[in-house]
Amino acid sequence: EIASFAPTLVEQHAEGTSQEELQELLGTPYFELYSKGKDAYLDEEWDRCVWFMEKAVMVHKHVAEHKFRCRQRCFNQSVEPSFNGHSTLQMMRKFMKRAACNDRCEQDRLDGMRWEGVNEIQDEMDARFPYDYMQLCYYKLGDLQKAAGSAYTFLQMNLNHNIMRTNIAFYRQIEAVQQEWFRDREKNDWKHKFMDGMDHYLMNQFEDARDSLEAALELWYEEYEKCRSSCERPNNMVIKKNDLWLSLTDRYVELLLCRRNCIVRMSHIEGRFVEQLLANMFHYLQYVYFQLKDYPNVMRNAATYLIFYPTDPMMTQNVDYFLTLPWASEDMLEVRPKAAAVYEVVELERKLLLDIQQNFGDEYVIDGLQGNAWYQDEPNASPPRPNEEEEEEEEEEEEEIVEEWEEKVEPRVTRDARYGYNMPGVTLVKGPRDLKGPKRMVADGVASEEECKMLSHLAKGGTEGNGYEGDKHVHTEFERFDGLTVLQAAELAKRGRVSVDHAEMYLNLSNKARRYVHGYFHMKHQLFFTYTHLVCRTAEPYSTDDRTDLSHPIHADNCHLLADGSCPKKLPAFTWRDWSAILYLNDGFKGGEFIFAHKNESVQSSVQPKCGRLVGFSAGEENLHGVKAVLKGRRCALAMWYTMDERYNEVEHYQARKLLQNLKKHSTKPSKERPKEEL
Ligand SMILES: O=C(O)CCC(=O)C(=O)O
Ligand SMILES: [Fe+2]
Repeated sequence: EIASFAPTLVEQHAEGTSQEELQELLGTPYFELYSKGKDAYLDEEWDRCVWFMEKAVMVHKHVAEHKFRCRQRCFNQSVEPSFNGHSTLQMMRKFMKRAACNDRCEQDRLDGMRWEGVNEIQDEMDARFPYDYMQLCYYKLGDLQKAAGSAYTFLQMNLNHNIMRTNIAFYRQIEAVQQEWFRDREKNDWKHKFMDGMDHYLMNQFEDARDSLEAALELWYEEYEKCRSSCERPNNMVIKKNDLWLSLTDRYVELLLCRRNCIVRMSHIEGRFVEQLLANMFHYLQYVYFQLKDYPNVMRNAATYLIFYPTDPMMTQNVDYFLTLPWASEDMLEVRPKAAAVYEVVELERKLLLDIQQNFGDEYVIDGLQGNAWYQDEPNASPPRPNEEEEEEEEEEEEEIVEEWEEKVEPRVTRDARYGYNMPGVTLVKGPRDLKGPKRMVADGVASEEECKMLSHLAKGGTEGNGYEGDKHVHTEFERFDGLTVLQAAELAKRGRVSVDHAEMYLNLSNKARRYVHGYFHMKHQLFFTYTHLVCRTAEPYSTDDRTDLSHPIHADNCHLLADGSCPKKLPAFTWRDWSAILYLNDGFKGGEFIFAHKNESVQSSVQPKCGRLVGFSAGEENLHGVKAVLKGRRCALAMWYTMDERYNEVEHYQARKLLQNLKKHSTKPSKERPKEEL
């Protein structure tokens, strides 16, 4: 029995679990181990916490591996010829044989360990939550090496987890902590090979680069299959459809959604989300083979890259160029079969989901199906190419496309469909095409009605006699402009003027918005807050309906727009701002639309503020914008500016979070809290 585990085992912590221990654990499902680990954590029993968490991770891995092997072994089932010509029967016969085979296989290999628990727990395991707990428990035990390793391992799957980033920063500044301790304990072999490949590639060691990248590719396929197979998991939801085919559809949609996520999960490397990782391998290989003068392979890999991005200007130019060379011919443009197969299946599954969405749109929220599943963006500019001269042409091309947006009704490519991002409860309402510019979006549902109310209330806390002086009429004499930063909010909470929960909601919602913008635009790098401001614009009683001024003049957020239309990226502009987002908190005022505008102030597109609506855009002169006069009432919004440059990371967020944590610690029972969790 696990409950009475031998305390001596605790000393051994994680590594090297013996065969006997494994035997002992047989019969204990990993979700039970995991939940015992959680209990131990809450009881502040740190050694039990790590013991159970380590075992949960181990058993989970063991189970996953064997389930995968069983599914592989049972995949192909032959059906008796007598079923020929009865397609449903034939298919069902196949499924039933497969199910029986699987069942037998799992029973043989896994015995009592096969039960998986609820999906939520499996998701938590997949998202490496046990490492989140272990990080703290190891730290409490004084094992900095394992704490740092756990923190690092967790972060690899939770890139936007700021608290863990802060924890890692904390570990790094401890002198005894060594660089090698930040090790991804779950790093798959394909990642190692890929990193090796990149190293060789950068050092112009092309033979080694080829070997590593080809090996990484094979391992990637293997891991990808495992991920997809793990989606064939039990379902604990009550099946609500009473029609057989609807129930089957329901289950299958769930499977497809899980599988789609595999591409995302297979695109994390060293704490980064790498877009189009699979396709990029072919891009690199194309170049490597060119250097090695292995021309058939140059063509194969170029052709393979192009199935993912058929119109990629860089690669089409490369191919055109190759075709002018004596060794090349069209028939060498063969697509690599495994890649073609992966691509084809993903596309078919996307079509199924699209169809489901059209038929049952209300029941399933499936975002981001318009583009292909590879999250195509501008194809990654990083891999160099054989002929280096086209840099400028490429930029011109990009500009042309933007121009087209503005001028024509029917754009050449539906570039607004390139982005796809899922966040529960959030729906995209306008993309680049509606808003008439590539790096623009509007989404609804980022904050609930209740959250909006609380934040608007919080905004008042900042203004009523709390001494935030300054010019109350920042942009126009007809409106009062007042605001509250995250740290000011936390300080108000400290003084008891607002509740800790409200201040915390401010932080959490701003993080949610940041994550959405980051995800929606599929940024390759981390996005930091650089300034966060909860602001209200209130029409003065003497404001009139025939005002011609703006609430916020047309401007760009990171450059200084001059009268001649130029926009130098110099002081006094906030040149380090890369992206902007505004989360609206209310409607019910008069005027106050957000507008994207031309230099001459003519309106390109506009956004009507309302609770939970988020507008996001890149912060440069490509996105001139402003706010129309608020003629009557009060308009509140959470305005955020983000940067890629860590040096401008808004420290207030960190300070505010810490302050609030301390406040909570002293007001509630600390031991039952998970202090490091964010929304
Ligand atoms: O409140 C808004 O809608 C936009 C505000 C804005 O553009 C800014 O503060 O830079
Ligand atoms: Fe702005």
